[in-house]
Amino acid sequence: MNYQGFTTIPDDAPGTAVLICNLGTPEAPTPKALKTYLKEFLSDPRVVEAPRWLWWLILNGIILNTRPRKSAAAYREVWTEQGSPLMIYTRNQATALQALVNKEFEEPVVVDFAMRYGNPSMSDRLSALMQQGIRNIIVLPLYPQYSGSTSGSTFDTLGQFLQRSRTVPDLTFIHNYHDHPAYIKTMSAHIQNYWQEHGRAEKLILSYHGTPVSYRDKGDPYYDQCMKTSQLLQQALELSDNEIMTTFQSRFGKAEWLQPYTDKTMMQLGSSGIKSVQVFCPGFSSDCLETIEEIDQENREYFLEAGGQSFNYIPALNDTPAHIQALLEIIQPYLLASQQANR
Ligand SMILES: C=CC1=C(C)c2cc3[nH]c(cc4nc(cc5[nH]c(cc1n2)c(C)c5CCC(=O)O)C(CCC(=O)O)=C4C)c(C)c3C=C
Ligand SMILES: [Fe+2]
Ligand SMILES: [Fe+2]
Repeated sequence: MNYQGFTTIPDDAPGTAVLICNLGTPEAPTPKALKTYLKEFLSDPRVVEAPRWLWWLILNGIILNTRPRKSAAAYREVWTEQGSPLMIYTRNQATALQALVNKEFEEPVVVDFAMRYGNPSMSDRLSALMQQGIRNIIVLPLYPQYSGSTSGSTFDTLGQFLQRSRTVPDLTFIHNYHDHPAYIKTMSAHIQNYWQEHGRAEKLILSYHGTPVSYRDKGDPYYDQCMKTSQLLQQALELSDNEIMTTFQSRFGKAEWLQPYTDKTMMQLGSSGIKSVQVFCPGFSSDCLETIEEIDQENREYFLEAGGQSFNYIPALNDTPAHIQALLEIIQPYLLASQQANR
């Protein structure tokens, strides 16, 4: 192994860095860029757990020849002049968190962001931090609920990077924050603000990205953490069981995924006399393809075509000051501990 050395540590180097991480997004909404992105994403054994040889044949023989075109068309629906929403919000979150940390902490702290797939890659950003002589890295995957397919995979990449490093830093990896009071309180206030401006619907649907049921059966805590988040949010919003529902979206492949499915639920609600729904996605720290296109476009259509009359998508927390404040509260104990250790 050729270990990387990071030897130049300036005297005034900040001792601590916070690296926020998200999934990643294609470079452009084109079939070519989607092929590159999906190849990296779907080759991750944490994401698709099928036997490698079989999955290699399916991925390279079928999926990468068909899905990039379809996905590129979907990404074109959400792409803006500044690029992919997921990239824009994650970058803004890092900038805003840096400003807040500068205000709240005396000692310098670097805040940066990285993507698990595509760019800016985790290995590029981690190299940059190590070059600056950072001794303590706090990694916050922006997935409130832990899944091996997301947070676990982020940890793998971190481990792979450090495996190649001659020196390794002090490290904090934030596993999840699904029940953190700051996260719950911020979502509750966000939804209440939305109600004040737009009124309420008959039902609030909390839609989370799905995962295969087999992952849950093998011990992935994701489903339980989603349900706990929903329960805490229901309590904070003082809603009865009739007024709120948890569903799972974004199925991929033929296996059974976590249920109830968001799309089927929208059709059922629309056809069973429910006139208005509002959908919020607590598991998405930023709006992205899966919320803007899949929820606000596709699922809106399912509900309205089935007989529903009013569909509202409540935006994700994104780069709102309240979200940034909540992220600060989540990392605060680790920042304080690392600053004490660096003294
Ligand atoms: C929020 C948590 C997420 C979990 C858990 C998750 C699991 C998971 N995802 C796939 C397959 C796909 N997901 C895709 C997009 C996508 N997924 C998440 C988040 C989670 N995924 C986000 C934020 C996004 C959007 C990224 C963006 O650029 O906006 C896609 C790509 C889009 C498409 O082609 O449909 C796929 C594919 C699996 C298989 C999985 C768990 C096993
Ligand atoms: Fe996904
Ligand atoms: Fe989707």
